Amino acid sequence: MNAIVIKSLTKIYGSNYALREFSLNIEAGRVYGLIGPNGAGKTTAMSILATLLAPDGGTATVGGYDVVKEPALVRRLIGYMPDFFGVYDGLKATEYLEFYAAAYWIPVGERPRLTRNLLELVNLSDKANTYVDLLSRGMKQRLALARCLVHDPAVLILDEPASGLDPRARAEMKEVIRQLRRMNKTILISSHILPELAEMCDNIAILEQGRLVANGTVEEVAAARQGARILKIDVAEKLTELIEFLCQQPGVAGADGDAGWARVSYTGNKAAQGQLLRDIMDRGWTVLEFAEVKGNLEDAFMAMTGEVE
Ligand SMILES: Nc1ncnc2c1ncn2[C@@H]1O[C@H](COP(=O)(O)OP(=O)(O)OP(=O)(O)O)[C@@H](O)[C@H]1O
Repeated sequence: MNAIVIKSLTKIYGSNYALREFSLNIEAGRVYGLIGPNGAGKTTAMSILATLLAPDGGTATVGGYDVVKEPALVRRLIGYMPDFFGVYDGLKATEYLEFYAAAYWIPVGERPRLTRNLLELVNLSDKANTYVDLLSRGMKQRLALARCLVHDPAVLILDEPASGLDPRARAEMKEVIRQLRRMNKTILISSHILPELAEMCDNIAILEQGRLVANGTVEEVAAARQGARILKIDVAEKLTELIEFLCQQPGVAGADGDAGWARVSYTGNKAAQGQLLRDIMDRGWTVLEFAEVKGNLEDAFMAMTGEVE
């Protein structure tokens, strides 16, 4: 049974496609990683699933409920952790969770036990009486995760829950997510760092420039990406226009210009690659360099979907 069904989801800002015909099915009980570089559309997709943003095209359902037509029913089923969130000063960790429990109409008598259990789950029992603004970043992230569990949702949508954390805090966050998985939650979790997710996800979907470019088990996606290589295309001018052009060409799985040249994930054969170079020159670009980036494929893959800030 699918917990989340996304069909041809499209979101446009001005002339910029944040999501372009994005489709994905997520089976109940799975941990699904949504990976992509900054600006790929992860937050946009998650905000739509969380009923906070209306799509311009396509549909999405959670637990069979439409996110646009039945938002109240969807909200009961989901726990959403946004990429940026605030904590209220002057509240202790316990009070903070009790506040959210009240917002979800959890009966007063049940709140103390619930908050105790949640703090234990996210490994913050010893911080129950600490003011939330005094918690470390990693602790705040885990408290935010506990917050989205107060109504015991079946589906969790977690937007970069491990971002900005040091390795130890990341490991603690991962452990909590593993535990939620054992509790049979369906979890959609985003990151722009592949290794961060690979070891805790059953499946991975890769978004690039609003498009789904890979989807499957971690092993399937890794195998499929073996077919791609990275091209470095350096031009004298109009890099942004070149990237737009490249993204429309066959065999191009994704392209970015973060390095100051076009970094292209390319699956075409050698003949098609030669034709691509001719097409670029025919359109008037002065090509300074056109080369395959040598080295480990995993490194190349990471160059596309790894840390780009
Ligand atoms: N409110 C907005 N107005 C205009 N453009 C927007 C808005 N929100 C997002 N975008 C654009 O939509 C695209 C997708 O953004 P989104 O935040 O979904 O990406 P992301 O994959 O979550 O990135 P990050 O890893 O940086 O959080 C980007 O090009 C972004 O600039």
